[in-house]
Amino acid sequence: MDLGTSYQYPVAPGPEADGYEVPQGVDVRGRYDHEFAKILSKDALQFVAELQREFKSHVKYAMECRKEAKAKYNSGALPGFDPTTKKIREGDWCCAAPPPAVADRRVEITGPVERKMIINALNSGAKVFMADFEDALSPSWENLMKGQVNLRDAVNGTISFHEKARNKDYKLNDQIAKLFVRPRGWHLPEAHILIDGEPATGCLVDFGLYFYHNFANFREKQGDGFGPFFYLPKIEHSREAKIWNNVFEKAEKIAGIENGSIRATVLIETLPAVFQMNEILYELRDHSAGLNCGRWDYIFSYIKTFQSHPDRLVPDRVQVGMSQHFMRSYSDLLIYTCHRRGVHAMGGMLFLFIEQAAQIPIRDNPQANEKAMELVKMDKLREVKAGHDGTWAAHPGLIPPILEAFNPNMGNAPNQIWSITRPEASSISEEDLLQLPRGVRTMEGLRLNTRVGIQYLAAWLTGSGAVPLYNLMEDAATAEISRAQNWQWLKFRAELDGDGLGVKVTPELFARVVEEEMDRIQKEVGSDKFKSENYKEACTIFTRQCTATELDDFLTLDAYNHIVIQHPKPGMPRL
Ligand SMILES: CC(=O)SCCNC(=O)CCNC(=O)[C@H](O)C(C)(C)COP(=O)(O)OP(=O)(O)OC[C@H]1O[C@@H](n2cnc3c(N)ncnc32)[C@H](O)[C@@H]1OP(=O)(O)O
Ligand SMILES: O=CC(=O)O
Ligand SMILES: [Mg+2]
Repeated sequence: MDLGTSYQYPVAPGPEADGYEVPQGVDVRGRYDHEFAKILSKDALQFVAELQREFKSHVKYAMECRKEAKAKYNSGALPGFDPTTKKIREGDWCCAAPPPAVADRRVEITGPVERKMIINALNSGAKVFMADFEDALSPSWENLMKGQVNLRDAVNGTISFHEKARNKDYKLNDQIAKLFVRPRGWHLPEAHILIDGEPATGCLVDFGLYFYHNFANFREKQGDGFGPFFYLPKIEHSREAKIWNNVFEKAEKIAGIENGSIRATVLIETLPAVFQMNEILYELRDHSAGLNCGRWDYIFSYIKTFQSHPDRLVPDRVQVGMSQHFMRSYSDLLIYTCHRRGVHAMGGMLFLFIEQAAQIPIRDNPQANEKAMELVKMDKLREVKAGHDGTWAAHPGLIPPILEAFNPNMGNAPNQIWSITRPEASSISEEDLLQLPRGVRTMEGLRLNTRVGIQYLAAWLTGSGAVPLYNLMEDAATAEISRAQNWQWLKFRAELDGDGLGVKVTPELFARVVEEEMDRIQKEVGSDKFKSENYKEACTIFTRQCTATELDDFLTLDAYNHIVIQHPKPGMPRL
């Protein structure tokens, strides 16, 4: 996987700024800011460099293994349970008990590491706030570094914010949610920090800086002696969980805290990982905080894994809901597996019975809002009755309907780990987990993928990693579904069978759709915004990705090259 070493990043114009004080072998190319410099202290960078040096080759190997698996799937193989780890799946073992501070996780709010959002999320009444460097964040230098500053202040309890436009002050309540942090996936480089001449691994930067500055405060103020807590995204195999376990052990050792202090919930959001849930928990057994259904990336991963299988074309995005057999099997098996191993089985972002939607409240239409909230409640009732111990909300307005579903069904217990075991789910098979979702493909599906994909990417290039579009929440995972689906339909000239006209998705049809949807976007957002923001650049990137001969592994890998701006070191020649 290209870690960004071959790409010539743009260099910022203007005078050279002050430099960061760096340890040997480390070079910081991001803009200098005195607030960032407190995060990028020499010692913190040394800690990140130690992680990078120890784990770099393991990460490279894991990425090579992903390539090998992809080649196998592309030549017709199907993912499945690994016969060599049967003993782990069948063995009688448990993970360490959940830390008391996060025994109750019935509702978790998620959001990017923006200052106001962090305060609102921590005050929201949710049990947990997952602060996101992944799907919901555009990983620009500014966003990442401000995110670290914000998290440090949040853990300190000193975070505040003044919104000038509304002359409104924000500060923390007495009661706040417990903080989990989601670093980027293994695939993303951090091109502003070079270690021994190579871009650092993005997630080791996110984890390393956050851990270094916050572990002590977190354990005292949030974790009752445990922590910090993490969410781990986009894992494809237990070997990747093993790297995280080793990273945690090393961090704990350097910090001088007990083994097992750090806890992490792994998102099961790739198709290969659903066959590795026991193995992943086993690798992390002293550090586990359970598993979560990352449903959006999971759908993306289904399309990606079967990118070369013409018999596995997925229907319109809106039809791939929880009523699909493969989705229900995945969530049921996750509950069974987690509870058997004594850890939380977390539900996912809102996901409706009839159609899929990362629903957010609809402000200007009370009737539509009421209907959406009813659907949210139905979806959450399904989750709690199935045995999930908690679920995700993308917006504070969704917390009340979620609690209405979860509270009466959880009794007085903080979770359902020991009360709902789902033994019948043990028979869920490879066929159940791989079953093709039912439904049809339509021109509207192709149009929506295109319209949403371009608008999301434009927002991402402008610095927003999560946006409301057509009353739904869109983030990197939902955008991935749109572009991977367009790519697959184009590759196999898929028939839009739902329209009954025999129309096939050809490059000519797609080019026309792109043009018409760009016109529509311009009308919807207005000419000024359309011209001043990144719609044209987004359209170029999105179109290239949908029509490329080979499917790009991640939408954000290529797009990342467009948001990197390196600053030269003082006294050094510009690259
Ligand atoms: C597939 C996955 O990975 S899901 C997880 C990753 N995705 C996410 O986390 C998305 C999180 N959600 C969001 O980012 C936002 O809700 C958006 C972008 C979708 C919509 O945000 P907005 O347009 O600001 O929504 P809206 O205007 O309704 O917000 C109303 C208030 O709620 C706050 N709010 C909205 N969403 C959140 C959130 N997730 N966390 C905390 N506060 C929030 C806003 O800050 C605003 O506060 P204010 O009244 O003090 O100004
Ligand atoms: O990260 C969550 C997902 O659904 O993707
Ligand atoms: Mg995801």
